[in-house]
Amino acid sequence: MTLTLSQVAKTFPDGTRALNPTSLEIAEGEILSLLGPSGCGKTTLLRIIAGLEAADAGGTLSFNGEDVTRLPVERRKIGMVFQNYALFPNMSVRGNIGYGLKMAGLPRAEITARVEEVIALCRLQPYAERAITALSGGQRQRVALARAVAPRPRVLLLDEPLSALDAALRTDLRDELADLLRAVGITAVFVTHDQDEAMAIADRVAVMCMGNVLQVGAPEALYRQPADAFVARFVGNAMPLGGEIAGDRLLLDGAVLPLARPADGNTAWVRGEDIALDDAGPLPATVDAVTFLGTHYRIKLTTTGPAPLFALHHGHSAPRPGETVRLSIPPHAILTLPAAA
Ligand SMILES: Nc1ncnc2c1ncn2[C@@H]1O[C@H](COP(=O)(O)OP(=O)(O)OP(=O)(O)O)[C@@H](O)[C@H]1O
Repeated sequence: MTLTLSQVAKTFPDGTRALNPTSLEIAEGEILSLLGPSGCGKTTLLRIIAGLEAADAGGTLSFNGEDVTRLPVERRKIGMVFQNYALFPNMSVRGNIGYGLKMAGLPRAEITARVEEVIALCRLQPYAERAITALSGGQRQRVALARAVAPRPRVLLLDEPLSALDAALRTDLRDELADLLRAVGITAVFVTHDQDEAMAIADRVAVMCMGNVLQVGAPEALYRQPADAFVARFVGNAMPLGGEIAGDRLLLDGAVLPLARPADGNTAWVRGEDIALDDAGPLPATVDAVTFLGTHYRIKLTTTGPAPLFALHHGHSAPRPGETVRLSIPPHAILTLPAAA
């Protein structure tokens, strides 16, 4: 199912403009993540797709070319997975998964067959008769997904489905969720404020800020060619270098860094993985703090720039706080971007 949004906007009755006119196309079987900080409008957009919120006049939403803008939620044939899963605790796994099919009045044999099919797809066979209260967080997540896809919805909407889990489990389950969504093969829209989650699960990510979709693209494209400084900060934690761009050089207080190409009028940004400790490097810095993180050190550095830089250092040892070091940044790793709006 292809999902098309054309100039969809939302102003709440109190005047809050939660979503500016937004146009997006989500391809059949594609998993799109809406990524952005709290309050940027991602839940509002998801609720408009669901039919839980009406879009402002002028916008249209269509499923495979059929205009569903005015269709009520119960007739849109969508599946939803919420933060807290909203499972029925006193029902078995099978009971939860079959619930929507029973409500839809499907024949018993058809319900049984579909429930078994979805149980197998979501690898829930060992737990089919268990009560929800006897399942782990990850197993509950799979049941919620199985229940949502059992009635064969046209699109699956997921609202921060991993946020109720602790950090270690979240990492395991985001990979599992990515696998399951692809196994189910459904068009899906996934809301998160966690960049790692968005990148791990989605085919494409829509980065949102203050009611606007700033950029839509595959995770690698967003990381390598962010459209502006907000996207670069939000996807991959780019940090401002300050200074002034003059043609193909970045002029900093006390250092000149070469750029890959001329970029006048822009601002310069760098990511932690691209900053190297290098005795022959052009940029002097003072070490403020060093954190050992197993695979690498995170080194907080002060330069003449507007904000501290955090370098990810993969060496076997690191300088100590208070030491003066020199840094180099390869020209292609200096992002030259329009300042955020
Ligand atoms: N019913 C409402 N009435 C007025 N304003 C609302 C309403 N619902 C949401 N808003 C406002 O609209 C804006 C977008 O909210 P939304 O819930 O879509 O953001 P979000 O990106 O999903 O944030 P979060 O990650 O915190 O859920 C916010 O400023 C919010 O306060």
